[in-house]
Amino acid sequence: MAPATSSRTLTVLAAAGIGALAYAVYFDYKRRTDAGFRKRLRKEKKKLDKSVAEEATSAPASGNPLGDASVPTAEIIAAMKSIKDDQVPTTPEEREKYFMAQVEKGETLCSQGPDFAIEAALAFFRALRVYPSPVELIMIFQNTVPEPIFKMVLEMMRLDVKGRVEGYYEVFPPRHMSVSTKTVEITDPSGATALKRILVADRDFTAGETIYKERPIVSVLDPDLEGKGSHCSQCLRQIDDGAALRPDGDRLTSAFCSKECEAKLKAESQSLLFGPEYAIPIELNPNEDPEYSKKREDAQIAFARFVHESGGGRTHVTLVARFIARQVVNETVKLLPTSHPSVPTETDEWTGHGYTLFDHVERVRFLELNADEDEAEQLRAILKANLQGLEDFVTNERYTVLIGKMAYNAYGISFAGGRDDKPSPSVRPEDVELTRTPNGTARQVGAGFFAVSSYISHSCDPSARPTFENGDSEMHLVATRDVKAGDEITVSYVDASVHDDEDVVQARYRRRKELARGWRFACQCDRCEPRLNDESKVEPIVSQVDREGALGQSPPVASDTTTID
Ligand SMILES: C[S@@+](CC[C@H](N)C(=O)[O-])C[C@H]1O[C@@H](n2cnc3c(N)ncnc32)[C@H](O)[C@@H]1O
Repeated sequence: MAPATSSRTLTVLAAAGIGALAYAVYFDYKRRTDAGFRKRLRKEKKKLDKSVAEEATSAPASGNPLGDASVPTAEIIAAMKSIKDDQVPTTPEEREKYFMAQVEKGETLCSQGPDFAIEAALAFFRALRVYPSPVELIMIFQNTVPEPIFKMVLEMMRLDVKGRVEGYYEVFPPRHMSVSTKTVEITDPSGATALKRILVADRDFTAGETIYKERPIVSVLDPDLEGKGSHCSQCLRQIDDGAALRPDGDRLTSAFCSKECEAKLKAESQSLLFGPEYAIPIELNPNEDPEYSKKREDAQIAFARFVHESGGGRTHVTLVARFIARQVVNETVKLLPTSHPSVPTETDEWTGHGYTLFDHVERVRFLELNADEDEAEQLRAILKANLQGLEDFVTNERYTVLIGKMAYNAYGISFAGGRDDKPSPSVRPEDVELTRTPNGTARQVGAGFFAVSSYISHSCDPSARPTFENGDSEMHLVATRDVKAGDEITVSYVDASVHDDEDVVQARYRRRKELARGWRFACQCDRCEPRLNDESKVEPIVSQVDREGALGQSPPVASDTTTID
């Protein structure tokens, strides 16, 4: 199967990413600690090997026990349709049983000749779907399953992944948001073309109308406000003096505006990253012992100190940490029976249709940055102290990509024009984090990653404006002018107004400099064209971006061609 398990198949498998990770950790734990489990696995493998060996000796001259049939794609598609609505078991014990039963079934059908080939492949494919390390299992199948059936299994995997990849943009953004994404070709000032995905309106909107509302997948308060008690760490809402709820033992000294916000953030990420209680239920967590709990506390305190002390408002680091924690928790609770108290009763719209939070983040583009390996190490320490094995998810490479995604896509959250008491950054101007916000990053109270709004391109004369008119982190995207169905929706990534202390040319310089520093492109909108005669003097940074693609670093990478693996 060497040619078929190309890097493409492996990338595709790895795209399952953390989806299978929690189960893999559990599975490994069982393999290490449960002798009976190990014995059953070995027995299954032996039986399979034996049956294949017998098949091989009684095979026709071609050496192929099932003849030379090529992979019948139409029949495979039909077979896959028949299992589309299959309920896959959730708890580890049920999955284990299901896995064993499917392998056994595949093995029996294999020995019944070509008429049962597709059914056999389907059984192996089902087993693969619940196996925590599909790549490992594929390697086993390669050596144990007759080649024609093995090829069918690979084809099934290919079709399965293709369906998931292609089906994504049919269900996201959700219909009720009245917007869609669309791929367009763009040409940069040097004449190079590239594809990008933009957001377009599905219907007409009038100026002032709210196009949609969107809650962030993850959000974070600016570090100087975290622990102060003035804003809620979950919804970012301003809290009246003395009204903040402060949970005991929280390493970040976070504050909440309500019990609901406290419970929500604890369940999503706070307990795992900064809380004294274990986020992963004891049924799945063999590490809940005093030694680990001390390690966990130390790791959490170290990370909380880092968040508080980070210069220049390092919100991206906390956004990534919260995202990873949320994904870990989501995937872990899937292993519990639905009646377990840790399993949420409501499904959120970002994890519907079989997609995970990871699917949303994976598809958006990112900046190639040099992420700090110490930060990744701190996150790994926390994950490991929560559940040994989880740290494997945060490779330096994956961490760097996630930081680049947050840097490229996070929106600044501010209320009523924003605040004016944010401390000046203590890092070099080129290292200052920028978030998309028409008020300017310096006026935000925090930042959020919004799955749909990530697709919106910039214009200095935008058709929409992100507002937070409820006074919390829910974005209301408001049309700044009439928008027709099919029109592209744009926002200004930066403060595009002309301040009292600057003229039009200075304002233009300021916004183009921020666009170049934060997003590495030279805007070509009507307000930026025609270009000024002596651009190199007026806008050295923009010119440098035009020349080099970025500030001495690589140009952005299109997400359509990337996966975080
Ligand atoms: C966060 S992505 C925006 C999402 C965008 N729809 C996409 O997928 O390309 C930001 C990047 O989109 C591109 N971009 C956005 N607005 C642009 C504009 N007005 N002119 C040129 N490139 C733009 C730049 O490459 C920028 O770094």
